[in-house]
Amino acid sequence: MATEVFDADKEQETKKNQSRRIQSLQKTEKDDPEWKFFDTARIHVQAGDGGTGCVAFRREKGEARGGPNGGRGGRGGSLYLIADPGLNTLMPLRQKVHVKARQGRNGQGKNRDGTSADNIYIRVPPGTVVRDLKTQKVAGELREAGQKLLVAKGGRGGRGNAAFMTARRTAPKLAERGEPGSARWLSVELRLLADVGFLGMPNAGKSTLLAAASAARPKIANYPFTTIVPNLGVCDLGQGAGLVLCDIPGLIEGASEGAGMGGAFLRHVQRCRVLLHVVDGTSEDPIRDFNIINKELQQYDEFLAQKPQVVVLNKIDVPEVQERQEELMEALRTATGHSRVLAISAATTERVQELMGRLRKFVNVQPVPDLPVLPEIDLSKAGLDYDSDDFEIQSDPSYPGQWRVLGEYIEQMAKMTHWEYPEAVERFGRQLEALGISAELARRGAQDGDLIMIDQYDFDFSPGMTNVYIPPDLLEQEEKFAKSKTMKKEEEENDQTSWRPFQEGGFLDVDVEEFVGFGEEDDWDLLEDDDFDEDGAFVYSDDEVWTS
Ligand SMILES: Nc1nc2c(ncn2[C@@H]2O[C@H](COP(=O)(O)OP(=O)(O)OP(=O)(O)O)[C@@H](O)[C@H]2O)c(=O)[nH]1
Ligand SMILES: [Mg+2]
Repeated sequence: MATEVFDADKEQETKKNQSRRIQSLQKTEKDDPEWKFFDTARIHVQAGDGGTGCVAFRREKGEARGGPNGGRGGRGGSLYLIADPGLNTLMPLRQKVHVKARQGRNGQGKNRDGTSADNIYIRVPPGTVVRDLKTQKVAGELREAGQKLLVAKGGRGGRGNAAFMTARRTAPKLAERGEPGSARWLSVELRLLADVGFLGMPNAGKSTLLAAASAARPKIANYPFTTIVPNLGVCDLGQGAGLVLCDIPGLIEGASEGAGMGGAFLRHVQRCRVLLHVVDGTSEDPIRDFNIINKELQQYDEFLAQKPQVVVLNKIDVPEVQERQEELMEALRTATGHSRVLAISAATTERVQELMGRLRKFVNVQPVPDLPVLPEIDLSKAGLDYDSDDFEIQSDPSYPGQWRVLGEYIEQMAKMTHWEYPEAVERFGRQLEALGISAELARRGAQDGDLIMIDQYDFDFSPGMTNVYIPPDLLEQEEKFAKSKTMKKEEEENDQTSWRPFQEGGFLDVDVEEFVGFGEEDDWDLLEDDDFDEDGAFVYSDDEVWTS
């Protein structure tokens, strides 16, 4: 079947593509010794950034600047893997390594929020296990058709200035940038889906049995470890009934300690419902072989060792084996503790069909195995979702006066800050205080004017004050603007725009009173060039409708 697909592809491919593909396959094989045995792929997923929040103001008759109405940026696209039974290899993933979702659109004036970007779904065959490449931790497994796994979360859109409106601060000139989308390398692996996994000593006749029972043509030779790639074969039992067989190579003495190749393969047969243990009747001591393999299995993987086994004594066409067949069968039944023992000859196919029929029935009554629970990590979180606002402060004695602050939350906040808006900078300063970073820096001996580095941003340390990086002319403007607004003194004193860490509900939940006075109906407008005449004077247009 695999060859058919390959031939069809081949016709369509240009020679150039073909050689490129072969080259890349060769490269992958070399880079990753596991590749040639399993279907694996590495992909880089990059979710879209959130759109930027907008700073805009309403137009008001007789006054150039009305209330803030900058909308929120849209959410960036997320990336999912989705199980599609129509696929049976990870080949497509190896051809497109980088997958990227789009950014959310920016917010606009008139409280128009930017549209969110579409999510992207990457199709993978059922049985695909997803790991974070860096940590090799399992993020999840896609088993059933349509099952989805979020692997990179799109960034949240930044809030527009309308969201920062308070009773006192009626004209906030700040907005957030969108949250950057998550990005990571994934290692994706397809677990083989077989009903029956073969195991046994090298040379026991596993490959011969696979060939006898199915159309698979594995390598067969009279020396140990002929099979180094797991071979799958389907035994056709007629009327649509089939049995998927897997010839597992390399389960040998020492495999659980890493000798041979046993260790690397076995996790791929964890889904087999039944193990078929092939015992070589021509071996000096078949019972000893049988016990060695089971001991190996036990040490390697208890989960596999608990699977029900069917045991066959192979090579009964050989006269010496025939001679002691009864004795060996009896000993095997004793060793196994059950009666699922059969004598066959893979070479002459004697009783192979009977074996397959029995296996089919036996497999049918086995429950679909629950795979062992692998330790899972959660890839569905964006930076701001992490429960921890922990931070770490690093300093190097050879660079006095320089401090690096590390922390998922504060770094993400730094990325979302619009540094060109002084108020946004000020807000970031308050976050440093709220998280206790300023206090901790002071405690560690940071002095006024020290260099503080967060992510790619540098600041001067100025505890209790807003950032000194604000250009003085901007500060002046700010001050004038603030003074021009009539402000109640007590309100001014209460000016503690409380910032709470996100997990306490601070990021998204905007105090209701911050929206006071602005309904859904937007009867204001942004100023545009044609709102002014040649002399720059404001022109009223007729179609302006006032409702309040
Ligand atoms: N006479 C006889 N020889 C057999 C029988 N089954 C397998 N053989 C021979 O035993 C040798 C090993 O067979 P394979 O099928 O390659 O054994 P294997 O278990 O796959 O061995 P590895 O892949 O090395 O682990 C070959 O020479 C086969 O021809 C059998 O039923 N009777
Ligand atoms: Mg073999």
